[in-house]
Amino acid sequence: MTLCLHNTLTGKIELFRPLHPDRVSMYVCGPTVYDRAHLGNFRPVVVFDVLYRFLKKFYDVTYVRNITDIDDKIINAVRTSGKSIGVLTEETTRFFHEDSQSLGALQPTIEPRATTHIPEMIALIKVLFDQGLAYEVQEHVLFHVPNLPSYGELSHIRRKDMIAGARVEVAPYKKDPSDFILWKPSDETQPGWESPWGYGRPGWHIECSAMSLKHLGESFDIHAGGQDLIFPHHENEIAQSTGAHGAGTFARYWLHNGVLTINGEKMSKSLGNFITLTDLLQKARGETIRLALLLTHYRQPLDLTDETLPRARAILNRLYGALEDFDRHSPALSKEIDTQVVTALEDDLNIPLALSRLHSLASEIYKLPTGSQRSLLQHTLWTSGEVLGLLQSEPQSWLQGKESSSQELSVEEIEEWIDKRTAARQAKNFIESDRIRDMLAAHGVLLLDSPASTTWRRT
Ligand SMILES: Nc1ncnc2c1ncn2[C@@H]1O[C@H](COP(=O)(O)OP(=O)(O)OP(=O)(O)O)[C@@H](O)[C@H]1O
Ligand SMILES: [Zn+2]
Repeated sequence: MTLCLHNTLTGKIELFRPLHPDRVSMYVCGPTVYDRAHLGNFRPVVVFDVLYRFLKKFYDVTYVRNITDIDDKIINAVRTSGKSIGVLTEETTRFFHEDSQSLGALQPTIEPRATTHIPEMIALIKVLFDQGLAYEVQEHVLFHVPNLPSYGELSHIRRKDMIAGARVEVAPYKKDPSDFILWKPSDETQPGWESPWGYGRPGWHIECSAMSLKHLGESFDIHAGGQDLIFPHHENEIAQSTGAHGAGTFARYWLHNGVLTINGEKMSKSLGNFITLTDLLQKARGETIRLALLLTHYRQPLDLTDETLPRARAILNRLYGALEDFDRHSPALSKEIDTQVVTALEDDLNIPLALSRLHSLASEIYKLPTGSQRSLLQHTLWTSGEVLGLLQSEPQSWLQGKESSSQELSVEEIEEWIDKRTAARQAKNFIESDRIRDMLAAHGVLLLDSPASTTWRRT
């Protein structure tokens, strides 16, 4: 395979060559488990699930995604929820697993939890002391950034600008404003572990450096996460890991998904503009939401609007419609993924292009009568859908299944859309008018055109 991936480290699309010809190691930063994850948190889950599925077709893949179960956000949530940290993190982890499963995401090969890797973190911090990169002050251990000249190679932010841009007040004990925490003290009300620097807990960044080292070694192939993690989290991970093991170690390809925005603003817990998956699953099936997260190229921002889910639903209806008479148990005529789908994914995971190829395959299937040619294409559509984590439900049950959002469009909304469609038709913008018709159909609203007017009924 000739997979090309955009590497944040170089800012270029590069040919992917794993360290071992037949194995790939990949680490994705996982959730901090203190609350229900929001839809934005699932963009990396779904995007890198496609990467995992695709790589698995060609390589033996070890996919590690951590669970951050010790963090100040968790400690604060424990205080407000009244639950113990164990109960809170376990419950949140379970929700995360359920939600990921409903989006059709495969379980990673290994899912390490931070709290079971404290000795590894302590050992790594000791190495940083040996390398002259860490210091202890007022029970805190900090990484001394000026001692690592390569710092900033991922985010390409100059140290001067980082300091100027720092929003938080710089703690007085820091030797340099850009130094960051490796270990900090805990009081008796906070979770903590004994360490050479007293009773305390790790900083967030050291968690990922220690867990990736334990499960993937000093050097591995891919490290991924959301773009919001490039600085400081990933920059600091690089500083710790290369600081301990030498330049040229650690992750070789850095992949970052664009953020999910809502009305142009990053969806995030701190801004309060988030939608949980649980809420969204009341309106749409997991597969529809999965597709909605894949409709935009993974590096671009993805803006969630009222049209996103209906559009995803209409696409799935069309694709499943082409599989309506498909017998997945029939002797396989083809187990191959469509070559154009492979080519699209090889091009920095161009999932929207792969989807448009699935659309064309469906169009060809619709034109064919029952027979071996039709079955062959249906097989190709089905196996190609699988690499995107789509089209694996029974087509009949998908097509008969209802999504409750069809109830959601009010009469006023429907009429507003019909007016927009009429205007589009008058402007001869048939792409737009068809899109509105398909979107309404996905909402269970059927349009009936007559020369004089358009009427509608719910299906
Ligand atoms: N709006 C978003 N769009 C895409 N990815 C996101 C978004 N928000 C978070 N992520 C990603 O989700 C993963 C988990 O992030 P993290 O646990 O830091 O989120 P969080 O604690 O919910 O923070 P917040 O919601 O305040 O950003 C990371 O890979 C992060 O990049
Ligand atoms: Zn991380």
